[in-house]
Amino acid sequence: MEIDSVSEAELKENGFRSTRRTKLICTIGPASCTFEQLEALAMGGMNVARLNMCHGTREWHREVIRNVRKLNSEKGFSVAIMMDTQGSEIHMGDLGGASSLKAEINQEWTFTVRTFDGGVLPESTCVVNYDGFAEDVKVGDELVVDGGMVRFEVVEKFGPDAKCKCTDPGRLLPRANLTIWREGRLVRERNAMLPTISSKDWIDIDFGLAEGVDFIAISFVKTADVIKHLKSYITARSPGGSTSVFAKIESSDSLKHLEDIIQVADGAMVARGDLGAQIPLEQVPSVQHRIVHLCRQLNKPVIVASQLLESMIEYPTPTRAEVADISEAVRQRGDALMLSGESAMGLYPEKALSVLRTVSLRMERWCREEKIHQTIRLPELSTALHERISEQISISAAQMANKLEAEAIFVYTRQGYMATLLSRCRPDCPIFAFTETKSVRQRLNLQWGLIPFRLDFSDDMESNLRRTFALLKARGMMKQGDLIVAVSDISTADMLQSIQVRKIP
Ligand SMILES: Nc1ncnc2c1ncn2[C@@H]1O[C@H](COP(=O)(O)OP(=O)(O)O)[C@@H](O)[C@H]1O
Ligand SMILES: C=C(OP(=O)(O)O)C(=O)O
Ligand SMILES: [K+]
Ligand SMILES: [Mg+2]
Repeated sequence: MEIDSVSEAELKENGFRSTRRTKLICTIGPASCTFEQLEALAMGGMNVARLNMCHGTREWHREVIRNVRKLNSEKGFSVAIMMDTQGSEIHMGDLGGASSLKAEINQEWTFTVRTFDGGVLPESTCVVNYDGFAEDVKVGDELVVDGGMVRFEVVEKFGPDAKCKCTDPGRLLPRANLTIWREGRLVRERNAMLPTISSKDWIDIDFGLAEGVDFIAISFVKTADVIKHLKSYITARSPGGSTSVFAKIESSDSLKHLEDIIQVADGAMVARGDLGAQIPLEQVPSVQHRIVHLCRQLNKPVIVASQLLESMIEYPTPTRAEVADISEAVRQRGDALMLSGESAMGLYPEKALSVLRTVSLRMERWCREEKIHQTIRLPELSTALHERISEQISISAAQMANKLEAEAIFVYTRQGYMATLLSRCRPDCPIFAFTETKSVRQRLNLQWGLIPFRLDFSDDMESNLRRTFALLKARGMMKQGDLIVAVSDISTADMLQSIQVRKIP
């Protein structure tokens, strides 16, 4: 039986009830890419490592993937890997090698589609990645960098250049996202024509599939079609492969097709960074709530991402507002929280992760103690009998476990579907998900409340149960008399699926 040392230690130390249910994702960058740094993050509770293909070379990313795999095989972790595509929305180029540049109020800057020999840029110049820029932009337009971190007004067009005046000063970061606003509205005509998956993205996707990444997150999804297309591409490309596709909700277009997109994707990400640049900032919290809620109803895992601990890129303690923001995402019962710059290039990756962990734990406990969770309506997902039985068994198991105050729910599942259904019910106790393959175990590691184990099954449920009880007892993770609810979707000749209440012998 395989379980990671951190989950095992947490279970032994704090008892089942207080294990963390909310999962944690870290973006890996220069501040977190060595084996030792990755190990420290895994020890700190990282469930998923995210690779942002906007940055770094494929060789760099390959090395990180190798390190994570090594960590898993040598130290028993099940850290999953998520690859995040660049997408083709407008963004700035590298800043001629500078890690950031300061734009001062009223300073004149040039935004251009020119390329420069050797990548050396004249002073106060930004390259834009999109050839139509010089045609599309108009005098009087506002250029918003990184969702409002810096703003410029276009004062003059001159060939391939747009001369701009800085109206909101701030730091420009390499490859920062750029949006054009005209008379208070986002200019989206051209963006709507840009492909969601660019040529570079396809090559990155091939790379991700070859490396066997667990999740591919698609940036700036606009409609469900692109997700469908990618999913059939993955099936054709790696038959039997198990890479899941997450739709990043960050384009204003995606909000018109939210339900269709989430329905066809394997999960979603509330990508608040770019989303906040495409819709008014004050709408982001309600959109977040809507996406988290919808994902739960449709049984898709959901990630809340961006600026959760932005101040910790520079400082060792979070702001009170950041702690409140994390707590709200936990209270909404999203599956996972994600760090971006905090873990990729900040000064305090481990400290930031530790804040996510402690704030999540505290809020989860408070919610259980106060029983504040309103029961949300969970619509039936399937019309097929086998799946309908799974849904009903999961709902009943969660209810029974809550009423009986069981220590844990055990689920024996080959593909992981039954485990996701249990997670969807958000029961009070943790869910031990036993599964046969490493890939399913890693995939389940992103979902709320699941503690995934790898175990070789036999066809006889009774022997699976007895074996798990013995193994868990031997490792000091359970004791005689502990009450558990066990469910299984491993069919045998005379039983489709089962639910049992057991005491550890
Ligand atoms: N693989 C990488 N190599 C270098 N820097 C990276 C890498 N991944 C992330 N970063 C840095 O971390 C910052 C925050 O990451 P993220 O939010 O994922 O990207 P972005 O800011 O482009 O949306 C990036 O702006 C970049 O400076
Ligand atoms: C997660 C996001 O995407 P990226 O970091 O790739 O811009 C975001 O925009 O919030
Ligand atoms: K990205
Ligand atoms: Mg984004």
